Amino acid sequence: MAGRSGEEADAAMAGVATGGVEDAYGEDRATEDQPVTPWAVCIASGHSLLRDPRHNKGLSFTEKERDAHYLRGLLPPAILPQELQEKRLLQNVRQLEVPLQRYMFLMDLQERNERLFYKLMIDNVEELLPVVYTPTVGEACQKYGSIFRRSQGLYISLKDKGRVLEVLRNWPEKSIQVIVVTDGERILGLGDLGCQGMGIPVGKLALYTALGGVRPSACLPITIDVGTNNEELLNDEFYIGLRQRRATGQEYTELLDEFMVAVKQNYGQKVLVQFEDFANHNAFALLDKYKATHLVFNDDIQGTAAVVLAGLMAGLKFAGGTLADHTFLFFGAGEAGTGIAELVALEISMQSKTSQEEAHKNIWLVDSKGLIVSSRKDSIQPFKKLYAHEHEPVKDLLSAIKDIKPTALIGSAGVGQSFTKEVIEAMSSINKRPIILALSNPTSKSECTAEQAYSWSQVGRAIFGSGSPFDPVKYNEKLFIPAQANNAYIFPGFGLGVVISGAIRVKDDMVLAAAEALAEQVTAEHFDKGLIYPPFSSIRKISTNIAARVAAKAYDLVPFYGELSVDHKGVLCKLFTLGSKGGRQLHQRKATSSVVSNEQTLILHKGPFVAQFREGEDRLLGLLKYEDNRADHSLTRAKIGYWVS
Ligand SMILES: NC(=O)C1=CN([C@@H]2O[C@H](COP(=O)(O)OP(=O)(O)OC[C@H]3O[C@@H](n4cnc5c(N)ncnc54)[C@H](OP(=O)(O)O)[C@@H]3O)[C@@H](O)[C@H]2O)C=CC1
Ligand SMILES: CC(=O)C(=O)O
Ligand SMILES: [Mg+2]
Repeated sequence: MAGRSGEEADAAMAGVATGGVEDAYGEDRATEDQPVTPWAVCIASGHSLLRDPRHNKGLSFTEKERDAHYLRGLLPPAILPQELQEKRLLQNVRQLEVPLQRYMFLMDLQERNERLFYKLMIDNVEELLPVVYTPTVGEACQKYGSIFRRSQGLYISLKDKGRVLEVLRNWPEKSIQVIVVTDGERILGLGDLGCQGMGIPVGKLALYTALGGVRPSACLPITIDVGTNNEELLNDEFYIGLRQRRATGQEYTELLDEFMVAVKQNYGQKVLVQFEDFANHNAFALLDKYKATHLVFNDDIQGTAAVVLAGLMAGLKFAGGTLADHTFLFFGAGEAGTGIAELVALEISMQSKTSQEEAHKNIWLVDSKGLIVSSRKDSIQPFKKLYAHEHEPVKDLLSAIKDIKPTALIGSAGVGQSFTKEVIEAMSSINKRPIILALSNPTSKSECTAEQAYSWSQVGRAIFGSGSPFDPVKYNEKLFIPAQANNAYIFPGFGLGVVISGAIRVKDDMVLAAAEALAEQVTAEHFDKGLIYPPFSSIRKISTNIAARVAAKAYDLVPFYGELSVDHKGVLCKLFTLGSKGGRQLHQRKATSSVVSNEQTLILHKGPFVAQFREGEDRLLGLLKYEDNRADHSLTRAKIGYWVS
């Protein structure tokens, strides 16, 4: 070891190669000049390297790399730069006319050459998003068993009860930052697809990387298989999941609980768990239960809420008025519908300084049994009760529109073609610019098409957005570009912001911050074209701005940054807010023994002491265990770690 720097020696001891630039994940340390040597780190070489999607570069391996990694002869002699490979692949995808074939082509590429897959996605996001994501991913999930090739993601089934941690440890990557998990019970608007819902976490996480820039190795797609009630799948010989009806009650709860505990145990408290496409009878309860103990986010409830609120805010920015001037009618009162309603009410109450109850008065919901009114209060799920206003029972949407006279109609019932000509005409007779959002996915479940929204609202008066994409529509010589109101605008940037901030809880204010950041990126030029979101072509920039805002908000919400100074006179404790605007000092305390302050519950025990700070019940506590072993008691400082009780 003579002649080595301490750092090199440490690296050698840890079994990693020196040289090159090591990134935050401990990957990418090698350079072309200083390749990782097989005896320093166990990496694939030769034939195995070509089969390893994370490192395979296909024909782009240089001469030097081919020598260093034992690839000579395993590849044809030509060296193609990545750009040329990308061009070739794009031509290949375009030749495939069947969307499902395109999906399979792209999934194969992801499993073969991950970097090339993401380069292709990033450079052609508007064209390829509908393949990897809605609508095609819906069909892929329906046929997942038949098209199954190489397994993607991690499956945790009822059979793994008692061994979930063990299963998690089989996943090859250790530095996980985002998990997207489903139990497959409400896949888009297609219902219960059981274990075949895996296409959704895989697709969402592909977007985390392509749209948000989170590294693929930090993303973990998980499907929890508790069975399925889908008879067709249970009778399908190619079905990939447990062939049993769904577990419910205690059996379900215990598996989910074991999973959530294992996630924290294996990856720590800073891993973001995104719940996706759970049925609403579990989704609300899971979010409610784990938001107090884990870093969790429900994309269907919170992500959708943020994207719709952003669209509304952007629309108002150009059309004038405030949210409180509007009357909202939701067709569909589940995760998406009530999630949006709640966030809109929160924003209204903040803008107009009224209570949320007051804000709820302008929000009406329709579910499968009709308008939600006070006489139904005893028979509806808790998340609908806030909207059960005084009104006669109304059975159908058209009558509800005529009665309520909404300015905005927001569909998330998963019922295709439910915004009929009469519905859109009624909205247009009440409003000069009716807001019509057809959020249901995939395209077959969309409440109406873009063309219908524009043509039935005469001279294209509708401000329209849809969950799945529609092509631009030419109407009366004017080109309308329909907005895609999809949570894909939010979750990649939101998740990135959460993980870079090191937050350990998701707060509503962070979701609001994401919505504001998205809305701010809509320009008058976009709005003139009919868009209430900026185009997906700039999604990387959009996501970055959202992430920055969310991370800043996370810091704003952390109440304390603490500094302890110890000298012979005693202990000086200073508390600061950590806000993005530089923070301000909250407290300065001198103590020689325990201190308790009621203003902000500051507890300071002496030697070796613990400082503990609390602000409100669900807020952060700062905790420091300090071992004072310095004889002279000269000034010693320490930062306080964060933790939530
Ligand atoms: N664009 C986007 O970003 C997103 C889109 N979505 C889409 O929204 C749809 C719904 O998702 P989600 O809210 O999670 O699902 P839920 O199952 O939680 O909610 C569906 C709601 O629709 C109601 N409904 C069902 N049938 C009818 C009907 N015939 N008439 C009126 N209401 C009806 C249900 O009524 P009841 O309560 O009585 O059963 C329920 O309130 C899906 O298609 C999904 O793909 C979801 C998330 C994001
Ligand atoms: C977009 C989405 O999350 C959904 O349709 O469920
Ligand atoms: Mg979803």
